[in-house]
Formats: sequence, C-alpha cells, structure tokens
Amino acid sequence: MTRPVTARVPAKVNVQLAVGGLRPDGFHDLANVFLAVGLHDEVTATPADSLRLTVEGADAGQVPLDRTNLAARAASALAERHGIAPDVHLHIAKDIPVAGGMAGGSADAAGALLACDALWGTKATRAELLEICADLGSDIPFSLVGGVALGRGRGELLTPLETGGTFHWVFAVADGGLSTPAVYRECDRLREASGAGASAADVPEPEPSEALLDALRTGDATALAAAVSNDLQPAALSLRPALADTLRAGADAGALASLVSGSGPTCAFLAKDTEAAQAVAGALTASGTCRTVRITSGPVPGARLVGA
Ligand SMILES: C[C@@](CO)(OP(=O)(O)O)[C@H](O)COP(=O)(O)OP(=O)(O)OC[C@H]1O[C@@H](n2ccc(N)nc2=O)[C@H](O)[C@@H]1O
Ligand SMILES: Nc1ncnc2c1ncn2[C@@H]1O[C@H](COP(=O)(O)OP(=O)(O)O)[C@@H](O)[C@H]1O
Repeated sequence: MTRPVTARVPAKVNVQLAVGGLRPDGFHDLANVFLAVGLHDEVTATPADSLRLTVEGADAGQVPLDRTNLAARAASALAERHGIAPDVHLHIAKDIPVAGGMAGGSADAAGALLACDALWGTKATRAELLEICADLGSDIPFSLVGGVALGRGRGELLTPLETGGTFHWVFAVADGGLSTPAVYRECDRLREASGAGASAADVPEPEPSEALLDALRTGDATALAAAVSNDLQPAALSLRPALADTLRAGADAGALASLVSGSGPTCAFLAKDTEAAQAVAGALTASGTCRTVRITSGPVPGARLVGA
C-alpha cells in the first residue's frame, strides 16, 4: 500500500494588481505582483478506487466537493496527460479563506498536482506542472512557485522577483466571499460608466511599478506601503461598500498600507513589525468590521511536499 502524500501550499496577496482592458477571450491583461504569505492549505493524496474529495476547516462548507473542485480538476488533468485513471482520495485541510481573494482554490489545485504526481509516480517536469496549472486558472502557477513574482498575460506568465526581507501582514477575513468574475465585470462596468471605456483599446497596457519593485528588492515596508495598488479595489468596494469600514479601521490602527486582497473581500494590512501587526489585528477585531483576523508574514515558498 502506497503511503499518503501531503503538499502544503500558501495563500497570496497582490501587492500590485494593474488591470488592463477586457480581452476578446474574456480575460484582462495584468501586471500582477503576487506575494505568498504564511496561511496554508494542506492537500493529502491517498490511494483510492475512484476520485474522492473531503475537506476540513472552518470554511469547509463553502468548498464544492464535486468535480468542479480545483483540486479534483488538477488531479484529473495530470492523470489524463499520463493516461491513467484519476483514482485518489484528496483530503484538503483548509486554512485559506474561501472566495476571499487569497487564491485558496488555486493553492489546492497546485497542492493536488504535486501530491498526486508523487503518489502516482508520474514524474511530471516542472514545465509540465506549470502548464497544467496555467490551463486550470490564472493564479495557479503562482501557488506552485510562491515567493514574490510578477504575473503578466492573465497572470499566468511568471517572472520571480527578488525580495530583501520579510513583510508583516494582517488579514481581515470578511463574512462571505466575492466572485472573481463578478469583480472583474464590475471593474469594466465602472470604467464604462466613467466614460473611459473598458476594452484593450481604451485602457493602457498594465505595467509593474518601479517604486514597488525597488521596495520589494530592498525589503522596505514603508516604501512598499507607498507603492501598493489594486485596480480591482474600487470594484470590490462597489460590490461590498462595508469593506471601506474595515480598511479605515486598519488604517486608523496604524497600518502602513490598507488594501483589498485581489478581488476581495479579504482586506490586507501591511505593518511595520510583529508588534504593530498585533495592534492592527486587535483594533480590527474590536471594530467588528470583519469575521476573523489573521496575522502572518511573507514572502514564503510555494507548494511543497511535507516531509520531502
Ligand atoms: C483577481 C485575482 C488576482 O490575483 O485573483 P483572486 O483575488 O480572485 O484570488 C486573479 O486575477 C484571478 O485569478 P483566478 O481566480 O485564477 O481566475 P481564473 O480562474 O483564471 O478566471 C476566472 C475569471 O476571472 C476573470 N479574469 C481572471 C483573470 C484575468 N487576468 N482576467 C479576468 O478577467 C475572467 O472573468 C475569468 O473567467
Ligand atoms: N479547492 C477549492 N477551494 C476553494 N474554492 C474552490 C475550490 N475549488 C473550487 N472552488 C471554487 O472557487 C471559488 C473561488 O475560491 P477561492 O480560490 O477560494 O477564492 P479566490 O478566487 O477569491 O481567491 C469558490 O467560491 C469555489 O466555488
């Protein structure tokens, strides 16, 4: 009997999310600077007679258990490429908020790929794994790679970035998620409504900020705070106006930067150090403007096999 294999995969925050115009294929070109943070899901693959999925964790009830689950889709994609049956029991220990703009589903897909590859002995190359990731979702290659990286195209074309230190983060998890496609649609709607237009012809090519890349390179949290940006934030706030209260509560408590994480509704706060992070977390909890508060740091590595 083959032993179970577990992969551990981090969440992400987008320190820059520059969104270009709507492309004919329904996606948007991005300059997406991902930073992996220390909230993790664990995916365990165990031999089974068919593809089976179980999930544990506070948000487990919000995770689909059918074949639409990204972890199940990842296992199926790997099996299909190698001409084998996707017979595996995948168990997800979920700690990343669901539909929170922190790439939890993407993490599970990357984790399932790594764990199944090891369990089945399919020995996929890194390039093959990255290709499967990109086919399944724009954010999934980053879940595999981790650290800090610039995502171009729809976010799947990654260039790893240098970082000079660890950044301290507080995350305010909201009640209920936001749908990523709905937030992109709202971004387009707001652009149309402003008269600027939302197509690739109307919106300038998204570019990474030099100030942001410098701040990451030097590990300067104050400089990073001044450079963070998220073009999806107005859309997330438009769909969930109460997030403004959460952002304000963190800013009032001394966060260096307060921003929506990706498509939201999780809000991210950059703090000077661990003590400042604790103060921000305390104030956010007391404010009653979010469901849970998490303190962590990053960058951290991408998907890894546990015990390997
Ligand atoms: C916004 C971001 C920021 O990192 O993530 P979240 O904050 O939701 O985690 C990503 O762009 C989300 O990536 P991901 O969740 O993998 O999206 P996908 O499955 O590839 O696409 C889902 C849908 O989002 C929209 N989409 C996604 C990526 C992109 N560059 N342009 C888009 O317009 C499209 O409507 C697409 O059909
Ligand atoms: N393994 C998974 N974990 C969480 N959500 C999943 C998973 N597989 C599919 N989904 C679907 O993807 C949606 C987005 O989930 P998630 O990746 O957590 O959020 P986000 O895209 O905001 O980072 C969920 O609402 C859920 O329907």
